[in-house]
Amino acid sequence: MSADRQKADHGRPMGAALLVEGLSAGYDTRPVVHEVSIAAEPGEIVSVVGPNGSGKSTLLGALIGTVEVLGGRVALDSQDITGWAPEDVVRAGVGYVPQVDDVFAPLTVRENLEMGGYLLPAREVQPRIDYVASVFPQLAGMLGRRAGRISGGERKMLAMARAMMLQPRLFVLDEPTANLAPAVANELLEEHVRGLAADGATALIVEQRARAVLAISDRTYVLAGGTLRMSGTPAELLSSRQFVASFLGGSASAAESRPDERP
Ligand SMILES: Nc1ncnc2c1ncn2[C@@H]1O[C@H](COP(=O)(O)OP(=O)(O)OP(=O)(O)O)[C@@H](O)[C@H]1O
Repeated sequence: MSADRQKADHGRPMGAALLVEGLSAGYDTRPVVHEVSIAAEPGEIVSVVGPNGSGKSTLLGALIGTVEVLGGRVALDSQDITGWAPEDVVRAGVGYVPQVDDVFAPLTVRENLEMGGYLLPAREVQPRIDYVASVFPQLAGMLGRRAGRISGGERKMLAMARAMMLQPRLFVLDEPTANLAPAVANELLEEHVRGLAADGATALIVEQRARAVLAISDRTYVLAGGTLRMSGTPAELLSSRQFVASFLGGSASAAESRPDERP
């Protein structure tokens, strides 16, 4: 953790442990995600990878209360939060960064951050903005600019900063690098998602850029057709021929040489 972050931080809570057991979820009682179990220890970065339509966003939606849970349970530390409403999940310490509609485009960067801090006492909002601006220095110089007029990478940083306003113990990120140029995507993952964990928070991240997210993950789960197919450390998955062939689109060395290619 940088000295700046340590100095700016007051009483940051520890990252939460996430336990998902046998979770089924879907739409209109039709399951899309089937009996998925995943775990993240405090401070870990845990990723879920898988092809389009495999149920990644549905899984996250079930965790954060926007998709119906049809079975199983979700616990944050020892607290059962299964099926809680989104605002209660936020109060429990979960910060969600959606794939789309991640910021309010007509509002300024500052107004977006203020909205992110809506549960804070008024006197704590500005110090918290100062803190997140120290974490995302690019945003510090554009607080008065409309969110709709900043770049895609800056916009995703703003979405993360907005979630950070309430000091979540668990960040849930839905494909944060979608539509970002490869270099920007790598910076976001390597610097900012890693930074969340370096700050003590736990992160659950869904990505299609399997290779890039493996590089920052403590453990990765592979979802296909709504069910978990594999899980392991990045080293374990990269040594699996099945994983490389099915989810990285070729040999491990070929995947390494095409770092920006999606599976
Ligand atoms: N609101 C919804 N109502 C009904 N079905 C939905 C809804 N949202 C998603 N689905 C269906 O659920 C399945 C899984 O979609 P989901 O978005 O969870 O996958 P994903 O892995 O996140 O895909 P992507 O990588 O493209 O975002 C798909 O068949 C999709 O059509």
